Amino acid sequence: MSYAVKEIFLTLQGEGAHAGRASVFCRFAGCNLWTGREQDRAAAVCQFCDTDFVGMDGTLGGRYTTADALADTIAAQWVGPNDNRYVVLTGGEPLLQVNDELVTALHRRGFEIGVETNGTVAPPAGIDWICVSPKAGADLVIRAGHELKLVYPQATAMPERFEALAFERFSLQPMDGPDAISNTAQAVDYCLKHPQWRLSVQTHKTLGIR
Ligand SMILES: C[S@@+](CC[C@H](N)C(=O)[O-])C[C@H]1O[C@@H](n2cnc3c(N)ncnc32)[C@H](O)[C@@H]1O
Ligand SMILES: Nc1nc2[nH]cc(C(=O)O)c2c(=O)[nH]1
Ligand code: SF4
Ligand SMILES: [Mg+2]
Repeated sequence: MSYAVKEIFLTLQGEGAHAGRASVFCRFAGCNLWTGREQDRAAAVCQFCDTDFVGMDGTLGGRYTTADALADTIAAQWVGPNDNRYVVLTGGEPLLQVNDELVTALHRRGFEIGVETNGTVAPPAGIDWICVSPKAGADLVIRAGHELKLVYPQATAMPERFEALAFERFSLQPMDGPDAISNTAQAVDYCLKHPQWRLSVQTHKTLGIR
């Protein structure tokens, strides 16, 4: 199995329960809910995506032919002491590509593994923090786990649909885009009235980091 990777970079996790944590991001190319082409956005299942995941042309992007080669490149980005190593596998949809071999290769190098997923594909075993972000119009396969991070608002995927699922953390993330200011105010109001949910702001965007 080879891996199509858009980009690999060291940054701070900007969102969700691990916000602020030094992390190597590995962004896989491709998604099952949108082609990534602007001309297809209006007809896509997921229409609000803020990410370029097309191709393998970003920093350290490319086709990695083995799990060890990919894990070596990820490990080479880490600049701190070797405890607390953390990698975030994202995309695109990472679970189209992440497999047992990659999980093993990253664990062997001392990484805790986080995944950002739309929840439509079953994960391999052993991932340390799965953050599921459900999309209206897509079947949710991962219905329990570590974190459910809902982009808000989505007309047919409102928080009430997910509040009884067995996740450890419930995060509500304002949808970025033309209505970001209003969406943020609505998300704040929802969290005040429903404290099961914690606000997740995309801190990397205001910090001006990747
Ligand atoms: C680009 S996605 C990649 C991982 C996976 N495909 C997913 O959707 O979870 C990473 C995170 O960004 C969130 N996201 C994407 N577009 C967003 C937007 N316009 N505003 C807020 N969050 C967004 C997703 O819901 C997800 O939690
Ligand atoms: N800093 C930073 N944090 C993030 N958390 C989730 C991201 C993603 O695109 O999956 C992301 C990202 O692209 N950058
Ligand atoms: S599922 Fe994730 S990567 Fe795919 S289009 Fe939606 S937000 Fe973007
Ligand atoms: Mg992002």
